[in-house]
Amino acid sequence: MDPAMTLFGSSALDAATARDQGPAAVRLADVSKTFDRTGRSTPVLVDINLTVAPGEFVCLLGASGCGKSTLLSLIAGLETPTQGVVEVAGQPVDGRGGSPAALMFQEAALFPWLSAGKNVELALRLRGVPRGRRRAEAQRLLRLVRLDGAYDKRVHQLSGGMRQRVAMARALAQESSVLLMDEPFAALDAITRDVLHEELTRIWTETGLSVIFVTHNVREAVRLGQRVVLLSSRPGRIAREWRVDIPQPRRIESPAVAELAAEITEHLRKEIARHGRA
Ligand SMILES: Nc1ncnc2c1ncn2[C@@H]1O[C@H](COP(=O)(O)OP(=O)(O)OP(=O)(O)O)[C@@H](O)[C@H]1O
Repeated sequence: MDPAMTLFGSSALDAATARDQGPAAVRLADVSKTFDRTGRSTPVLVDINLTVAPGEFVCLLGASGCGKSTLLSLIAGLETPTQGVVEVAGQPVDGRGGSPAALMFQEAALFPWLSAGKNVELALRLRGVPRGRRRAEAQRLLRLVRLDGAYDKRVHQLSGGMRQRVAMARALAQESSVLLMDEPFAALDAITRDVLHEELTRIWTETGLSVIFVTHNVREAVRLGQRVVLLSSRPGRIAREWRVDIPQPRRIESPAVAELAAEITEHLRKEIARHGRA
């Protein structure tokens, strides 16, 4: 069976096919990035060609320091490529913060003096949503991440998992078609992470967002992604990629996830061994 069919149902699949006819959600063409540090040029990414379709969920894996976060920064417009072109939704990203992609990190990075709701409202304000509509919209987004009733809660009253939910609501408030996630669940305990995997899969299915998700956890990549892309050790190049044809909902402990994760881990180990560091 076509796994996309199991996940979306046929009408959503038609919509996804229609979306596929538009520009790619993200396109990197012949992208390289070199940092100049203390007079020395260090190539971090080399010849990256990556296209993410609208609504696609791609996980990025690779050894520590291979350039995964740099790749997200290029797509987010926080860094400029040394060579090549980065496009989001068909528009070139110029490295001056001008990217329509939303970004989420391991740290929720919420403003502690604001309530959960006001943290989300801040993103709505930056998007230009009129004051009178912000509260209702923030409440809708908090409901979407299953934080109904948390609008007035202060950051210190929220658990780590709840903070990441607020961060997700805040990212969704940008109404971007692309969500970039840099190890967003790495600091959470296994049970909370498991719950957030389910939530993210549900939100992704409901919203049709394209997601690029960076992780060190191979099982997490296979649990979430439709495609897993492995970067080589520095300088990062695309070493290999896998389509994940396991129907959603997936369980991180399922034999199918474990089997593919074991195969990918084998390749990741070789990449890490090439540079002798974890
Ligand atoms: N602004 C910068 N200036 C100079 N060097 C940088 C800069 N940003 C990243 N680097 C270097 O680029 C390399 C890749 O960093 P990056 O954070 O992208 O790797 P990563 O794969 O995300 O690592 P990790 O998995 O450990 O988070 C590192 O050696 C890092 O020190």
